[in-house]
Amino acid sequence: MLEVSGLKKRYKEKTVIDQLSFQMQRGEIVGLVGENGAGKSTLLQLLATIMQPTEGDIQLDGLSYRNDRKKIRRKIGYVPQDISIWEEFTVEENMLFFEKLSWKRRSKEQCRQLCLDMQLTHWKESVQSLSGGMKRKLNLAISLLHDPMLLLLDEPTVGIDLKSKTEIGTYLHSLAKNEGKMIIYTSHDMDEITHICDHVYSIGKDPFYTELLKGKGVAVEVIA
Ligand SMILES: Nc1ncnc2c1ncn2[C@@H]1O[C@H](COP(=O)(O)OP(=O)(O)OP(=O)(O)O)[C@@H](O)[C@H]1O
Repeated sequence: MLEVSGLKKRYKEKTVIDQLSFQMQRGEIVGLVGENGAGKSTLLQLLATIMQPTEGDIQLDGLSYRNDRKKIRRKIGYVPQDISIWEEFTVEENMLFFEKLSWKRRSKEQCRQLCLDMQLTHWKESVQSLSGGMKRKLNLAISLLHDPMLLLLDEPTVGIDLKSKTEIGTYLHSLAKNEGKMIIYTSHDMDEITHICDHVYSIGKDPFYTELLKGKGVAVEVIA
């Protein structure tokens, strides 16, 4: 279970997140919406332990972010907006390189299977020659090497075609429902959010996305 209580983040004089609270259970997918600059990436970075909150606490599986950061990091997979993989390496070389840095040992076959599970079949191809969708899949596969319980994805489907989007969505759904992972992801694609997520949370002051989704009959909770 993930519990976020009274979270606040201030950059110098600017308060980006204020009094944000929510809970989620294993097996759930949460979609995070809000206008540009609403604080979605900031929230994911706080949840990924990359930044410290100004106030408030987060607990994952009974562990507090204040006291157990090292243990918590082993349970988190984080994919930032920018793709961060070795362009000049093949898919195989990337997977084997990041496996060496991972908390958990995986065989070459297991690494390959992780890619195949999301229809990433270009094992021997250089990343440079892959489409944007394939690169995003590889980034996602790398984040799963240590079998995290909480997966934080910052716009994982931005700029990719509908087929790859659908494959990633189907895969995320199976990760949550079959493996009990908790997934939080941001997107500006409201159809995708509506289709994949169990809950949609809106942050920021602009009611645009909240109204848009309510108009489609989707329940949205404003959390900050
Ligand atoms: N390291 C930082 N220092 C100062 N201000 C920051 C920092 N990171 C983000 N901000 C500011 O905090 C606000 C929220 O940024 P954030 O990237 O979290 O928003 P976002 O909702 O993810 O936006 P987008 O949809 O454009 O990705 C913005 O006004 C941004 O300029």
